[in-house]
Amino acid sequence: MDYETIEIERHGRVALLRLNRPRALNALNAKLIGEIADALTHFEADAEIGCVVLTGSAEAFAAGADIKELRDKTVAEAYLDDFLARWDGVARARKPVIAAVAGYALGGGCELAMMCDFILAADTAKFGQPEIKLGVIPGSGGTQRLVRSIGKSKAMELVLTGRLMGAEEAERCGLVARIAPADKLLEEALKSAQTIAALSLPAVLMAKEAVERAYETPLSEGVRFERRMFYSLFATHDQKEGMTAFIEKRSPKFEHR
Ligand SMILES: CCCCCCCCCCCCC[C@H](O)CC(=O)SCCNC(=O)CCNC(=O)[C@H](O)C(C)(C)COP(=O)(O)OP(=O)(O)OC[C@H]1O[C@@H](n2cnc3c(N)ncnc32)[C@H](O)[C@@H]1OP(=O)(O)O
Repeated sequence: MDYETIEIERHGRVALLRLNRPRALNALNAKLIGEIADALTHFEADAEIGCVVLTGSAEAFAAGADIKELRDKTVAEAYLDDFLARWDGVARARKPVIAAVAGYALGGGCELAMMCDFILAADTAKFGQPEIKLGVIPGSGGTQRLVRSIGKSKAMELVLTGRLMGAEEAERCGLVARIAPADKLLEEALKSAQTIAALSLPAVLMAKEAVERAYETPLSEGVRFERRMFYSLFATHDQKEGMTAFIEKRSPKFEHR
């Protein structure tokens, strides 16, 4: 896979995808988004990959959609092309995607991070949805995912003022799972990803699907969904191996299928 705006590294069962448009602070233009989408499609189909880490540079995870590319679009072009509908791919990934955010994650950059399954932030991370300062609003889930992650008041303040939020505040309000020193961010993200990738893939995918279902489902239905997934895992080799290994006081050897 030859790419111009992203770099790929493989670390065992983990794929590291690094956004690489440093001179534009990883502004998300159509080429960069297309390459992210293509790489994710490959990882989804690759049985040797159990988890993906998405990261940027020390300065920016992504400073938003590429404003220079957006500026001259017309409403007809945007509506007929519906480009944003195609850019939701990270949110549709079945395998876990961890966002490792240092520096700016703004606008579409923050939305991209929120499409991932969880965010690990460097102490240098700055999050925000500053679209209002450009005369627009978030267009890739920012108003929807932010409220569900951090609650209405703080989400509304961030969206209406366009102010940025540092890593500490982001962790305190629940946008970020954990903070790491900037020079340890990637190490921490890869460690989490390797832990996940060593587990039973059916259980991991079902766990992700069940957690995501909480966004879309009333509690009683969500609990029923989770219960059906729980019962179904008793048909897998990995459930027998996992519970047997515990009883025999040894590490499980999951087959990942
Ligand atoms: C399956 C595929 C999945 C992919 C999912 C994709 C997710 C969705 C992507 C589309 C989202 C569309 C909807 C979205 O809600 C809309 C937006 O994101 S609008 C943009 C929002 N972002 C901003 O408003 C931030 C803009 N940038 C800044 O405010 C500042 O640059 C900064 C980040 C505060 C840093 O300031 P400085 O340190 O002073 O640096 P500079 O400003 O000089 O920037 C350096 C250099 O980078 C260029 N640049 C920075 N940000 C952008 C940008 N967003 N677009 C284009 N270019 C940008 C800047 O112009 C400088 O370059 P130069 O002009 O010097 O060549």
